[in-house]
Amino acid sequence: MSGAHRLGAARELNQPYGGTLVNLLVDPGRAAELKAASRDLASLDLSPRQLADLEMLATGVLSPLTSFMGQADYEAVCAGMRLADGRLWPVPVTLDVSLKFAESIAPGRPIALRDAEGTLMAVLTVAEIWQPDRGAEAQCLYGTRSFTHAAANQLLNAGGEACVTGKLEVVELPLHHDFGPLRRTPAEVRAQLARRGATRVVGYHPRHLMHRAHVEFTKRTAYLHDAVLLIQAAIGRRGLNDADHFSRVRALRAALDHYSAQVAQLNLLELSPRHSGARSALWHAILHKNFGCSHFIVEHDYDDQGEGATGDPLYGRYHALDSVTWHAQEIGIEVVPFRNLVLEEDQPEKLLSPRGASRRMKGRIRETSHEQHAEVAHWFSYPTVLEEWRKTLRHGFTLFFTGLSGAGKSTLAQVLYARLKEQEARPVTLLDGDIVRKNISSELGFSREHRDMNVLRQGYMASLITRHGGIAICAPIAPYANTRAQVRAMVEEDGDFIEIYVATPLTTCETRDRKGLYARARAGLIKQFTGVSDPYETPVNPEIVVDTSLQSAGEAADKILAYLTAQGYLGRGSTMEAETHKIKHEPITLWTSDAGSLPQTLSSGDGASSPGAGKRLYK
Ligand SMILES: Nc1ncnc2c1ncn2[C@@H]1O[C@H](COP(=O)(O)OS(=O)(=O)O)[C@@H](OP(=O)(O)O)[C@H]1O
Ligand SMILES: Nc1ncnc2c1ncn2[C@@H]1O[C@H](COP(=O)(O)OP(=O)(O)O)[C@@H](O)[C@H]1O
Repeated sequence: MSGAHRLGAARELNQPYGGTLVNLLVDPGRAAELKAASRDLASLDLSPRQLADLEMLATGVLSPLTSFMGQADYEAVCAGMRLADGRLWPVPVTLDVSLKFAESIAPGRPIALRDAEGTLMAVLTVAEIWQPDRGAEAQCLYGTRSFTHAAANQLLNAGGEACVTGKLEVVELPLHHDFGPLRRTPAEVRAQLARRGATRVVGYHPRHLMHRAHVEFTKRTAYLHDAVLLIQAAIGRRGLNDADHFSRVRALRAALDHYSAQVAQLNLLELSPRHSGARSALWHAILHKNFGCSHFIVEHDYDDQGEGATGDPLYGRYHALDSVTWHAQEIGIEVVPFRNLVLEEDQPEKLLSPRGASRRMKGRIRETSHEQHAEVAHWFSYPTVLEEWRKTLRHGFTLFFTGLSGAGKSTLAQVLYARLKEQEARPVTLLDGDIVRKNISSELGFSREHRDMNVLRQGYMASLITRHGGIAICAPIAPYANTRAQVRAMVEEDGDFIEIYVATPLTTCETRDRKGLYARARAGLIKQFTGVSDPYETPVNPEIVVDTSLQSAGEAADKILAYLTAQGYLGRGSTMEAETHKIKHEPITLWTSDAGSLPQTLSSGDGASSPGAGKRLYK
């Protein structure tokens, strides 16, 4: 395609970005020295995200970076997608710490970086302590500072206020007990590819799962470029709203069965997704070059997490493709645009558009009926892939009610609890506000600090329930927007967060005065009473708003259940029809090569149910 960089007939694997593959692991002698010295050092326990970044830095996946970024690189990357020395680099890689920790360290002093169990992973000799501008970063990366954008919210609320950088010496890599043989470093993958005599390698970074369209397209791409296919799945601190990586990897392994072993290999990357559209695509192109890839496939709507309130894509459909194409020569990789595939047959609406299809799939797989899975499997995916994926249906979420005292939060939470228990196999847990206060927040009062601690504790419990596939229902007043955003960020690490603003007006709550608290507050007998003598910050963008002065408890519960069903959290109600309609009328790029000239063996692994075998893919 025009503007794409062509590498020509390579005799060896593509060079790492910047020319040298970085390796930050020190030799055993130095490791022993650092371990001995670390006993007296200030210690930082790394979050899963930071640990993943450390691993990527250590093994050269992020070459040419040799440490977490300093302020100059950070600002240059945010503003112009370049390091301070001018090299293209699209996303920040920073080590954030609390202000308290930042104040306890000083330039020139080493600090110990440890995992959650306290094992020494690395020693960082501090060169610079600085403060990031997370608002500006969110604006540059996502084009929004809105809390409704989950990645922006994570950035704004889940990180420390300061950053630190310096010389990084890695003592050992994090231990992974899962999928060991599939987790290879760039050096190991390069050695494998070299042993196979591969010089042309197509990199593919599946956004989610791989269904027929993905397998067919990548297979054909490898064939047309006479290349090996390297499928690299990012499984670091996992994607927002993603299922657990175990199911995803099992489903990817099932898809791999549809290639011959000579054509494709799967590798797992402990990479934390950034969800920043074109920047992510550029970043992944660079990372794949570090693994030796000569080509990189760019899908539509690349790593676009969408706009929180509507779910619509944030960036242009071809933004990522244009951006990677524009920079391909500078990176030193050839771009392969993902093309949509169309299934010939008597049902032309059955387009295999990867995004449309996977969105449709999302709606589908949350449905409970077995037959519907079977119907989808026939034309869209492979039974084995769907079977693995189906095991993840137990997706957890948190319903978080917020509103004034007497607004109806507890009443609605109880109705929802009962209605969900009637229809759900998943465990449903009601974290009743009073019980939480009595059992885990009994020492707390109603100052801002204490309310925040109380709400965050409740949020933490909800995040654990959500992580394990359960449904948590919380109903605190939670008067502060920032604290609610922190709880959202915590829960969205593991599942979905649905904020329900119970917007019953103060006058109604006060008239109800179920516990006589308003009267006492008005009489000055209770200090800092929410709505009377203490603030309540109205939610700006909750998923649902109900007002129990206008709706009965049953009506409000119906509205919430309707939302959960329409969004695919419960039972039926996927937007299948709407999606089909949308796909039909979207301008699409069809597969334009002559499918007839492709060898039949490309689809040989698919058996009779393959579109290639039974239904011919056409242009
Ligand atoms: N000062 C003051 N302000 C607000 N509420 C007060 C206060 N003192 C006691 N109560 C009672 O405590 C309940 C609110 O507790 P929460 O844990 O939900 O509050 S918070 O989220 O920590 O702000 C709240 O219960 P609900 O009426 O169920 O909301 C009140 O009954
Ligand atoms: N439509 C309604 N929805 C919920 N509660 C209602 C409604 N109409 C009246 N109420 C009454 O309002 C009170 C709300 O109290 P509660 O649910 O404990 O609120 P909160 O937990 O927000 O303090 C209850 O006494 C409830 O019976």
